[in-house]
Amino acid sequence: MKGIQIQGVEKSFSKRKILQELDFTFEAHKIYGLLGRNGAGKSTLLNIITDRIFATSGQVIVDGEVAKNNDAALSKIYLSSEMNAYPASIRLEKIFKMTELFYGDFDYTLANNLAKQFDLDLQQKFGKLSTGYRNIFKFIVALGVPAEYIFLDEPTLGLDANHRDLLYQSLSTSYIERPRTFVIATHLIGEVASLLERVVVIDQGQVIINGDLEDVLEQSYLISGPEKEVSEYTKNLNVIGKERLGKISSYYVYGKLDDECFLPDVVTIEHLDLQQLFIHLTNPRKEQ
Ligand SMILES: Nc1ncnc2c1ncn2[C@@H]1O[C@H](COP(=O)(O)OP(=O)(O)OP(=O)(O)O)[C@@H](O)[C@H]1O
Repeated sequence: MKGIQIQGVEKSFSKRKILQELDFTFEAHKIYGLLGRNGAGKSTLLNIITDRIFATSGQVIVDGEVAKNNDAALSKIYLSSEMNAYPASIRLEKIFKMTELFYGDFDYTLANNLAKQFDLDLQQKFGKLSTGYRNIFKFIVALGVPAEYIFLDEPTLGLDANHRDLLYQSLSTSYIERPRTFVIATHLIGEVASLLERVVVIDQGQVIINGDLEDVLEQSYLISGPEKEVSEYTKNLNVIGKERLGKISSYYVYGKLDDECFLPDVVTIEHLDLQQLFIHLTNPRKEQ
């Protein structure tokens, strides 16, 4: 089976459980957003998938093969993260060559084009790059490797708005030209949302959403109006948050609406965007 299956993966550091029995699949040829609040366990999960750290229990299956200690399976995965630190004195061009030694056929044409677009001089040494350019460079490397599953852990850290825009466009173009799986762990939900096909949200060590972005947003609602009518209309719904401004109450709902329930004229229903949904799903203070 194509894709990366996470089977019963748990991770504890000392006695603290960070990930609790995760069971889900990253399907092949999709762009995923991996979302979670600070400390939710996103990087931990990515490090387990790529065998950089071990799960306390469970396993990762890549295209039907157990990934642990399996070079063939692991060569299909590439993780670009804070941990990819190259020696300071190495020139960027040389890093492309080093990457090719590990991963095979590096896409020099794409990497050179991207370097031009980002105005990055490949004769420079890695240690001389600014924080933003280090991350731009790592992104270019990630797009150049032939791996089928590319994990990008906060790829836009330190990038200015123009460069973030260029990064999203480059990723989208590269994906169209050579479909593969991208998993982007990011906090810039509003910016990345238009790129995503699927979304995985981790909260309190568990996957609380895993679905097509369109389907997820289709069942995310903001229901507003006078408190009495709104609370009556939503009484059987999955309310994930509430706000009150003067006489208007706003209830955030995730899930199906009740078609049988009468909708008073004074109550309005709108869809949420991904960032609003995320904030309310992962906010421990549900009522304000
Ligand atoms: N090597 C480690 N030893 C002990 N605790 C760790 C270790 N690595 C991560 N943790 C803890 O695991 C939790 C999850 O960390 P992780 O970096 O995976 O979260 P994250 O979702 O990527 O967060 P952020 O968005 O803030 O980068 C945090 O509480 C972190 O302190």
